[in-house]
Amino acid sequence: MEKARKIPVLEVFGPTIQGEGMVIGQKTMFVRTAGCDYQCSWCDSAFTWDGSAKDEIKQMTAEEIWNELKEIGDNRFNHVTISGGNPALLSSIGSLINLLHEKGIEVAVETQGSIWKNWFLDIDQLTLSPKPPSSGMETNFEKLDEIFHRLKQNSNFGKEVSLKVVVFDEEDFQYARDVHTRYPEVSFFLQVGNSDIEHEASTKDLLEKLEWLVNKVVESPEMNHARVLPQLHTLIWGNKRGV
Ligand SMILES: C[S@@+](CC[C@H](N)C(=O)[O-])C[C@H]1O[C@@H](n2cnc3c(N)ncnc32)[C@H](O)[C@@H]1O
Ligand SMILES: Nc1nc2[nH]cc(C(=O)O)c2c(=O)[nH]1
Ligand code: SF4
Ligand SMILES: [Mg+2]
Repeated sequence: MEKARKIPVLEVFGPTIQGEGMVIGQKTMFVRTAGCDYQCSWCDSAFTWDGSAKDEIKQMTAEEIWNELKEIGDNRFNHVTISGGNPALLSSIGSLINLLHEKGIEVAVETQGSIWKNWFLDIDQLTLSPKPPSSGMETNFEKLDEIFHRLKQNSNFGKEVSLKVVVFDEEDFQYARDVHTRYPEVSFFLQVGNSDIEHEASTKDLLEKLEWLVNKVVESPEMNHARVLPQLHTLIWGNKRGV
């Protein structure tokens, strides 16, 4: 039964570069799953959960996903990023991670830290991205504490884990500071928020926001170990899907 379990997939694309967070710049393929337990006001991938792309969802086995990755990426990749939506809704992702590792592929995951899955322990680069007030979502810190507790309990906490908080405004920055202070031992990234997800993202606007965020970090003694990044893919390709 385990083997044939299906994964709802919305996109398989790449090779491209990871545009965000702890392995920014890394050449990677993306597998984007459907469905999310959140509805962030500014979600740049709302098609994964708002029903607008429901006809594009394919129920795929791990083998089928691997075949598609090979078909489009051929021998030009050795890294796969699983994002969504929230991949942590899906137990069946475990089979995909195992298969990718068998093939010698490194695996990264993007999730918001609202749900634990045992397969988190197998991920080479796990990014947890709790959501600030501007998203309209509320962080369940007990859940997030539990996730870090479970990761730490297992010797593989040595695998790369990071926190990434998107910041749009002062209130979000305060939230980011609180998150970083709560988990001081976890690599911490601040990411510029893209508020123009409906139209074309303006590079000038994004760079101004990056400068604002850099200045906030520079001024803040609690942020001495934080790293600030833009979404590199948005600077290059704007809001285009599949890059
Ligand atoms: C689309 S989400 C999918 C994975 C998971 N649901 C999550 O939120 O972590 C991937 C990343 O994009 C970020 N993101 C989504 N919309 C954004 C926006 N408008 N500006 C900047 N980052 C955004 C999220 O915070 C998350 O770190
Ligand atoms: N190039 C590129 N980098 C990304 N990093 C995180 C992404 C995501 O949507 O999860 C993403 C994406 O969609 N494209
Ligand atoms: S948690 Fe991630 S995928 Fe879900 S709504 Fe928020 S940004 Fe979008
Ligand atoms: Mg994205």
